Amino acid sequence: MKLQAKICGLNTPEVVDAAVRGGADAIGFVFYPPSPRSISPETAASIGRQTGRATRVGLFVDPDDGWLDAVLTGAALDMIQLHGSETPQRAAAIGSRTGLPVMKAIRIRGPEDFGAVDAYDGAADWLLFDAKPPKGQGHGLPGGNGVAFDWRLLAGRKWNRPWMLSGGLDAENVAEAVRISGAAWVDVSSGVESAPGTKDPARIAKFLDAVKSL
Ligand SMILES: O=C(O)c1ccccc1N[C@@H]1O[C@H](COP(=O)(O)O)[C@@H](O)[C@H]1O
Repeated sequence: MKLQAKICGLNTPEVVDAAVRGGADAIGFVFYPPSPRSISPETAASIGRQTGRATRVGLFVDPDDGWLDAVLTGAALDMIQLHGSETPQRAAAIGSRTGLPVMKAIRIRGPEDFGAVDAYDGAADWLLFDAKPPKGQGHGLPGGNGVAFDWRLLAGRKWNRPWMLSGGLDAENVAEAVRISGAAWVDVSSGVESAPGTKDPARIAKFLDAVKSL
């Protein structure tokens, strides 16, 4: 199967258009107010009408039911991404409540961080491997920090659920990241920005060209 790409943190009609034109397979909307990429359900409803065949993914960090309901009442989503400290039980409960597939992000720094994965490989529908930023790096967010981990840690590992690779990807390193990790899906945010929260249509196009050439 061809490599698939999710572009996360889209927040204006122009950058959604760039992602759709470039052939993005999934588009992420951030519903986490501390993030510079966070948008309201109203904005997501509006720009979510331009996404074509791309899967619309809503990114949440330890959401309560009230916030999930508020977002889903306002905006149409196809998948939920959980990027906080949600337990396997909470991830499964969110899947039942929303009726949507759930992707659980697991933050990796070393081999010991894979110990938690099996518990989610069933409670969630998808897994997402992101970097746990080394201390002193990153913006204090639980993701979207533009920090990579050692992709060799993923090589040869198998799970029941499909999975995505994220963390510090960009047009220059995505081929190497996929070659080493064996990822079939990649997810990017910072690597297609000119500043945190400001997506760059040219960088989106370049990233998607790199992905689609593999
Ligand atoms: O993008 C954000 O602002 C964000 C906030 C909170 C949790 C996760 C977030 N983004 C996700 O982080 C990874 C890695 O992003 P990057 O390419 O290293 O910037 C990615 O899965 C985003 O969906």
